[in-house]
Amino acid sequence: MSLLVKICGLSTRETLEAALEAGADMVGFVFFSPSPRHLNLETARELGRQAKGRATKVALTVDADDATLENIVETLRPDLLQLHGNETIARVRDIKAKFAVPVMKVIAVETSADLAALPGYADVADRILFDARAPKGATRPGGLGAVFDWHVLEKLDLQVPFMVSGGLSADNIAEAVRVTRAGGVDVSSGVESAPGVKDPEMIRNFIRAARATEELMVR
Ligand SMILES: O=C(O)c1ccccc1NCC(=O)[C@H](O)[C@H](O)COP(=O)(O)O
Repeated sequence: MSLLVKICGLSTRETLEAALEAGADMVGFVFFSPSPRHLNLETARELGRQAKGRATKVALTVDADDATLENIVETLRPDLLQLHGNETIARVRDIKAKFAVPVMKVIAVETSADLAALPGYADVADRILFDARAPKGATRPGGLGAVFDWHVLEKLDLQVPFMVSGGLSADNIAEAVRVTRAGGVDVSSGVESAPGVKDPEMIRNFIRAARATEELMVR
């Protein structure tokens, strides 16, 4: 069984190339101005052309309005919209209908109570991404390098594909996949030398560790 690998928060040609050459299945681009990984539309257009046809292009937004999503869809031409805010089930359905791009809804996890709305989101989203819930007062809802208790997902029976993220690195990816049985992994901080500064060697190591984990996966 293959394990999808997403490298998120890419913002330069060099590090995007490193992720593509290392075999990332998905490359994530952040459109959230408080983030050190935030992309302007012109850079997004450039990186989108570089990644076209080589990996799934993921546009990450947080409670974005239609005009913002329209601009992102026009310039990046994403293959997947990652909704990382408090988007309701109705808003997810609305975005899918308006933009005709598959949607991955992020569920912020701290305790099992955070899974209560999951069935409704699984009905409308194409994919689910589980991420660590950001602490109160955080400047952003993700990309914080924090893990959550993966055992919360241990008994999950989800009818849509799901990925796990939050504080992943080459060192803990095997355990995260063993416990959650996720079909994909997503990383940002764990492949950076500093917030927003992706490290090509760390990217390569993470993807190598993910491929090694694939070998251990028994479905
Ligand atoms: O990466 C960001 O700066 C970011 C900003 C606002 C919302 C979400 C953000 N990242 C979302 C991602 O998909 C990250 O890859 C995910 O949260 C895992 O991040 P990390 O724990 O740093 O690996």
